[in-house]
Amino acid sequence: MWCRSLACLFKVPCQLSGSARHRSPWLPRGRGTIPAAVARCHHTAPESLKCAWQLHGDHLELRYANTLMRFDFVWLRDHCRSASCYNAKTNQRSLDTASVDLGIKPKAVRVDEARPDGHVTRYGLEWLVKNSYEGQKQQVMHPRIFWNAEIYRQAQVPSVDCRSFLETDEGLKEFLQNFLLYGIAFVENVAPTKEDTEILAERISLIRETIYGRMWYFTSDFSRGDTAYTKLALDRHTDTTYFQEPCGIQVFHCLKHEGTGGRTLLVDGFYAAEQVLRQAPEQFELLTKVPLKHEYVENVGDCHNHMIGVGPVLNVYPWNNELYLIRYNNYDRAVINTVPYDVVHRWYAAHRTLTAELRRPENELWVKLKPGKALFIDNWRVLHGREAFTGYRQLCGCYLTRDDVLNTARVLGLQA
Ligand SMILES: C[N+](C)(C)CCCC[C@H](N)C(=O)O
Ligand SMILES: O=C(O)CCC(=O)C(=O)O
Ligand SMILES: [Fe+2]
Repeated sequence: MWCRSLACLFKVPCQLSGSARHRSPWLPRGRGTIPAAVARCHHTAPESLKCAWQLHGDHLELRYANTLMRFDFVWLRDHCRSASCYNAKTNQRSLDTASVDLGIKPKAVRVDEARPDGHVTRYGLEWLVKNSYEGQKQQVMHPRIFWNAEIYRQAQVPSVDCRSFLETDEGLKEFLQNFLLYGIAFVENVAPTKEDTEILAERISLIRETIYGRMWYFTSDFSRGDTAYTKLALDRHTDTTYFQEPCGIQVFHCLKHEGTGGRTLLVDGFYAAEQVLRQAPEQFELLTKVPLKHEYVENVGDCHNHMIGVGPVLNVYPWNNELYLIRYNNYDRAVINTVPYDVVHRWYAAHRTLTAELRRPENELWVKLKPGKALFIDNWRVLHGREAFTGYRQLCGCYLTRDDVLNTARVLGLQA
């Protein structure tokens, strides 16, 4: 109904690309245009959709849909969607932003009742709310359900059947929706081979090849210089913390286990971090600010590797404080030499608070992986570990590139 738009008239020097198109169909002092300085308008619309704006010296203030927004003039010019500034076929900017005068200012502003008709620096009001800083601040990028063992069990998240996952969009979508909400998801009735696990992985993403290979197979033979290749217990952790960009998703499929123990532990790192934020916001903040190194040094057989990744334990989007990555691996954490002594002490206290939350028994979800049931873990969110075991145990799996999993989800219409 209220597809109104805001139009800004910029005086663009003629030598700029597409400048002529920026001569608006309405002229600065023409009829129907409110001179910029007086700038204010109201319409008979539902209260929440009333629009008011004011042009200040260095920004435009707009109130719409219960949101007070402030727009920088260069930002406005930069986001012009006219044909000469933006290619709607490729969804790419054509405007050379570096050629915009940093002192640019609209000569006039007005609100139109019509839909944007593809010319001038005109923005749908809904588009502005959605894309303004203030609008983004009110939203989450990734809708999620943080969980402890009880919450996860109560939710009774179903495993998706392998055939439906591979052959139908609905099956795939259901799987991805579970994965996005909880950071873990299972596929059932998978043939227990490495090849079949690879087919699953390729359904949602590209496989991320690493120093461990593309599809890996592992057992307790210490073929690599890492505790994963033993029978020992592994406390909760995320993997590849020693990469500048830790692997996004980890896939596990247990192909065989003749013995005892070996259950898998899963803990929602964001649930734990959220508890830290509630109890001790200053500790949460420290964990988001202090950069640390994680390191993988391997010299076993022919394998010689030295990886270093740098970043804080908790990573949040700065505009809304939303968590997007937890880097937590006490085995692989390197010498701390990036933090002065007084900060380091406070950091240890904060790390302790987080660890206590991660270790609460009620936050632990224990599952026994069995042949046929593949587990996908969001390695940026959910920590995994394992119980010590006896006997022969063989796991296969791979890492996935995160962007490509999210890409698949978005193409299916999910918010990711
Ligand atoms: C999964 N796979 C067995 C291939 C590798 C294990 C890597 C273990 C390493 N400590 C880390 O946490 O990153
Ligand atoms: O053996 C397991 O269940 C998991 C080991 C592990 O943490 C890993 O491979 O990343
Ligand atoms: Fe691991």
